Amino acid sequence: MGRGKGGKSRTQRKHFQQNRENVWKQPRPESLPSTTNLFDIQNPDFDQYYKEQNIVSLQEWDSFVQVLRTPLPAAFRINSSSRFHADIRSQLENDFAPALQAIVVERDEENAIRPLPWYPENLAWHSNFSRMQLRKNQALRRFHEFLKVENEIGNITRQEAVSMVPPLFLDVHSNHIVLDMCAAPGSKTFQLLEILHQSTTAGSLPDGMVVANDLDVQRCNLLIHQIKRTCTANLIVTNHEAQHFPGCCLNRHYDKMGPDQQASELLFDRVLCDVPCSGDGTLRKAPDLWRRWNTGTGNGLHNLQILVAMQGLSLLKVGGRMVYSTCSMNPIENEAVVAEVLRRCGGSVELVDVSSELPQLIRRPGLKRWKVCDKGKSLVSCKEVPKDRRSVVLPSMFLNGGSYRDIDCNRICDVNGDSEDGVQAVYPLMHEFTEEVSDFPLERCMRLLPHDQNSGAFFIAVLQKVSPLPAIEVKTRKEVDNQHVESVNQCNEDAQELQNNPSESTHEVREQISEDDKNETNNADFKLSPLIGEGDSKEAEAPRNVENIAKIIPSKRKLRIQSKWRGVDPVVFFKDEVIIKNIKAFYGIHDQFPLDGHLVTRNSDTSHVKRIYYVSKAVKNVLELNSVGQQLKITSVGLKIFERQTSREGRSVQCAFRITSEGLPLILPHITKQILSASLIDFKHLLQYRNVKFADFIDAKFGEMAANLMPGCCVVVLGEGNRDEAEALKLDESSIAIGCWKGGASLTVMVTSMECEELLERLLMRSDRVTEKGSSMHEDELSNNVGNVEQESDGNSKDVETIWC
Ligand SMILES: C[S@@+](CC[C@H](N)C(=O)[O-])C[C@H]1O[C@@H](n2cnc3c(N)ncnc32)[C@H](O)[C@@H]1O
Repeated sequence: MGRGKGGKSRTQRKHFQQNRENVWKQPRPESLPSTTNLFDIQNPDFDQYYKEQNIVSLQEWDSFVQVLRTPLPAAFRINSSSRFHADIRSQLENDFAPALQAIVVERDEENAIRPLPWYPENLAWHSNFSRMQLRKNQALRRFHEFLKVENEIGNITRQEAVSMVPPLFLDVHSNHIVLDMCAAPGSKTFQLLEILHQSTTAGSLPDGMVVANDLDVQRCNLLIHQIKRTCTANLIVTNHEAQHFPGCCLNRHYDKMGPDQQASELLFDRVLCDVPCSGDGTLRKAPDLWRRWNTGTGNGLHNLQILVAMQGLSLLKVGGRMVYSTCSMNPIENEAVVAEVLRRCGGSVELVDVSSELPQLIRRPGLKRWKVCDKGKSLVSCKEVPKDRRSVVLPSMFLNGGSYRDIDCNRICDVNGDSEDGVQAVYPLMHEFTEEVSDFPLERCMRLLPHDQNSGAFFIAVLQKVSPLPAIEVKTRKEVDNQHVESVNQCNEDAQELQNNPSESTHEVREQISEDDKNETNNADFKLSPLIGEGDSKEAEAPRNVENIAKIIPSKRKLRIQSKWRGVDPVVFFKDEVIIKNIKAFYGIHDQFPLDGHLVTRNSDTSHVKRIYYVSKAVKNVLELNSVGQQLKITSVGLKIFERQTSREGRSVQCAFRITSEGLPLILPHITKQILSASLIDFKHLLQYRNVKFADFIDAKFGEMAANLMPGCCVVVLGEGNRDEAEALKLDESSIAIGCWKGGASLTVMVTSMECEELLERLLMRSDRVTEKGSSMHEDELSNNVGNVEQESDGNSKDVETIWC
């Protein structure tokens, strides 16, 4: 499964796909009859291991396991970027909550659905029903249908409650450059983008951006699909091994830079390090894990997790925050990783005490002591690890870290890790193995357990970089990487052995580590991070100018990069002035909406461009600087804003590019032509019939004005009717608009029927709400009040969004 398998992800990590967020892909366990209840499967290794780890007290054990053996209740998030987020929240609070409560009262259960108390603005909800119950229970059908449709449309996202927590501790601001290192399928990236966009007004973009990375191309595609719903121009999706995420360049004032000016290394304000893990925190969602669980999985991932976290910290700005998280309960993947990272960073990184943040979230402190287990044996210190297991059971797993070299050579090191012979040790030498608890304030880590708030399990640690990371000798780094390779090899051998003895399976570990890991770990070329950097690898390297960046990459490496990325479409700035001028003129786009330099395509033959993407200023800067060396392997970038449209009208259409659904919220306030305002009744008419002849509009003047538009793409805004001058349309965040096509005799709506139905229903609900408020308004009057109703509902006009279906 090495490199060169035709554009496929280099490491197909089957077990990740079975864990975590994508349990929808759960395969049926082969060896079990279909009638077996997966929740009943016993795994004595699991019980023994976690009892020894004391993750809960022995008195609590039964209730812990009992909850772990019940299906996970459904949870979901209202997307705050959704046009209707306030309506949906109100529907949940005032309609579904009381209706469902009536059902559960009969069954003597509590809290049918409720907002998660720790999630801001009642935007995340817990339902006491598992997915199975929702699917099978007639009484719950309407709620289930609601969840399905809103999820499909993008107004809500189903997400495990505990998985929503890490982004909330990242403290993201709208101007932050954020790296999501292991991002697919993108639930947390979605949250990060929502936070970034939170305070932007219609037609504007935040200064910050998110780089969402994942090793698995197919999972990257899932992420891209999911994120499309946020309509963001502030995202780059990349496809790298997170532990080798390349150094990039950035200058926030790139616009004003001359050719000789310096570009600085791209460091991130925030890093989310939601690493691949054994995933036993998802047992309630993926009960098949009961059968597959073994200690080898966590042990096999430990080193990769450290490498990813170290790379994240090296790419983090001084003063920046990184959140390390897993959905595993295993201390080897959690506290042991955090302890090792703190050890390697030698005081330049601190564990943040976040006990006062999200006070309503029930959490437990991180463990201060744990045990290492290998092949059913508990090991107290790395002294006890037999030589042939040393590549699998690493010193960093133990409370006090250390290195086998120290045991073997018995060299004396000072506190800085310098040995007598002047060679720096891999890590500071182990203390005596008598200490019983870790020296680090690991109690600041957070453990979320299933029986505390009826959820899955999660682990979260918040880290802050307080100074540049210490330089580590490159030889030592190679050694660290080699250790990873050895561990991989040993895991492969273990897997082989386990084919004969399946009771202690570590096969997932084997799948998880790629051939590439083996090949690449010895390459210390062109890495800016101290973990795998060159020479003395000072973290704050000298700034580079654009030309130097290209020179830095050795040509061999460049070739490798290019061939490695074969099959990935290039990112090309779209600069065809004729087309850009044509688009601008056709839609009357204001000059203050910058197009120059903000448009990109994925087609190097720019004469055959089909889709044009809009990128925010921050994304543009990163692209401009990084395209030089092609450091970033970009899977997706920007917001699809224009798409070539062929039509029956053929050449009579003056602009071949239509505005896309995703692109309209951004461009709507900036267009002055091909835009009409319809009364509520005609707007509904359009949604209902999807194709309406000019003569059939209720408002004859509107029909006339539609007939007078240029053939091609146009926009219909819900308003007072009879208005076509953009100034008179008074577009703002409350505007509701749909994309249409003006043909020879009719207007056709250019959105799916599902979206039309949903929008119709939402408009109906708003009308009902106005009527309920005692107003006996006429429908025409209602159209003027659509925006006002929402503002009344929460008194906050920023919550009201432009609507584009
Ligand atoms: C726990 S999941 C991430 C979930 C994601 N943060 C979310 O909230 O939707 C871990 C992800 O790491 C990816 N992965 C595994 N090894 C990786 C590596 N070496 N570098 C980057 N991503 C990796 C997997 O493909 C998987 O999508």
